[in-house]
Amino acid sequence: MRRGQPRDRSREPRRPQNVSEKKGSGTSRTARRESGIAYSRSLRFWLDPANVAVRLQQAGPVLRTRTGPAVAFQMNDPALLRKVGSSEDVFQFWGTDPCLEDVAGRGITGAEGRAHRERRAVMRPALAAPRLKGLGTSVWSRTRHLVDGIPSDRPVDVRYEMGRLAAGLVVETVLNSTLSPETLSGLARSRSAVSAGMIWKYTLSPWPWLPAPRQRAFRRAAALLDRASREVYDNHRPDPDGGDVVSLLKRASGDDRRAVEHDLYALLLAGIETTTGTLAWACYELGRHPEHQDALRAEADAAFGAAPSSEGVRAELLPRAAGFITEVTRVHGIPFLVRRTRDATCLGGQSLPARAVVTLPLGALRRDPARYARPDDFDPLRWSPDAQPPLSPGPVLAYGLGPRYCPGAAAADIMGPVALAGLVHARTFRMARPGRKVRVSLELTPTPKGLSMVVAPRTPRAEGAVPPQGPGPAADSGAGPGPGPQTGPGVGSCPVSGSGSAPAPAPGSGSGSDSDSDER
Ligand code: HEM
Repeated sequence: MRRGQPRDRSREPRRPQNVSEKKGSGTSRTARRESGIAYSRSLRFWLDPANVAVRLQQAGPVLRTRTGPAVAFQMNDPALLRKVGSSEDVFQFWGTDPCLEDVAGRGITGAEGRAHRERRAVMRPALAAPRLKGLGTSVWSRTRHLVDGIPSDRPVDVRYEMGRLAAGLVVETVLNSTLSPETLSGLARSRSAVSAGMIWKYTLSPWPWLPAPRQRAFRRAAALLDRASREVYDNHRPDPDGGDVVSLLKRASGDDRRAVEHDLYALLLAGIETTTGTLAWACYELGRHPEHQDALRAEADAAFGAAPSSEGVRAELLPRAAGFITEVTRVHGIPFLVRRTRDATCLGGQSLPARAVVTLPLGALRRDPARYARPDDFDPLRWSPDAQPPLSPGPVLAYGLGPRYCPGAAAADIMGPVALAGLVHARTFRMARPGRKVRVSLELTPTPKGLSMVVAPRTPRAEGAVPPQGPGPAADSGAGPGPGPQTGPGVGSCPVSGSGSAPAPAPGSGSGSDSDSDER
């Protein structure tokens, strides 16, 4: 919710105290909040499973929320959430919204229906897991190269440094191309102008007004992405067999260079945004948990040695790093996806007008105490293969669902753990100002604002440090797949009231609809 906007509190659902306690987590609301993070009010709303639980009890599976002129419908019920994410003919993907035409409207994010499916089909073979066998090795070596550029003698802005790293990895390892160091830095610097600008525009649509300075920054950032897509096209080095993603796009587009650039634009926009957020939050958690940092370093040493060869770097050798990244996504990932109704429709007993914003609260569901023990604690060991009962990452919906399921998911599954291993193998991450709260910006992927860390050369491994492999049974592993809110989706008779009032529906990222073969 934007500051200064009045809220009709009388229509808010009353929230019982400690809803999570009722569901058996045994933690108080105060304890449940991350102590080192200052969330904005709207983000707190999106991350709070109590909101979903209360709404399910008091307002039903679909809740009408309102802030000022912004009306949205939140899917409280996971089954309905999946339905919305899978029905693109009814619920329009944000990338195709006219208010975002100048950024997300390019390439696959802006395409719909058959055109979208065809474009996805062109990319799919290049981004599928079997094709990505060599990706780990190139991510490792590019991480080691890019990490050399991070100053070690003074505190650094982690969000910026991880933005540079993320841009370099996406361009060099996924797109087989290069960008000048200046362009990489520019992309890292301007990422949040695009990301936050998209939230503003979408929320305020059909009056996508932005304050003048924000509008200028947004336009400059979009123009830079455009230039970067052209550079990526020009500097592209095809794989010998021509099976890499840019080669496939070029072949499928014939002489239409602009069509390829538009897809590159979409891949850069989505890939850099999400990878930056994941790596920046991973650094934050490394700083807060030196014991996990030591264990990750030991795992990387054991997998690749003190002076790793450039051969055979595989994410499967890094289960601890993979669990760490999954936990980063669970705790800090995209808090909600958004869609818009195309026409008036009826869902969960609620009438939804045409062009209504529909929100899918992933962040709250990822903190469901019925599924995750101590859901606000950052505990990567809950994802240990030895945890009892084992937890499946599926319900985290890290990569969305339906036809918009992330096409870069298989690459990201390699990139995240291997880049993390490369970072801790080379450097030690410490908070520059321990105890200082980190603010979280509301962007497509929220990132830690002003996170300042010292990224020094790694300290030698202490004798008797944490053993390299096998995190062992997680003492506080997740409680196993719990039921979560269980109201069925039931498309009841309309209209039904049961609306409350809640913070503004600031959009998160996009979502997906009917099933795509990429979907897991
Ligand atoms: C940690 C890494 C990543 C995460 C958590 C992530 C997450 C997501 C999610 C949740 C969506 C769906 C959004 C929605 O339905 O509203 C999505 C879509 C997308 N992602 Fe990713 N992603 C990641 C990495 C990447 C990478 C590396 C690339 C490309 C190089 C990429 C390219 C895309 C594109 C182009 C879409 C839009 C798909 C479409 O419109 O059909 N992502 N991603």
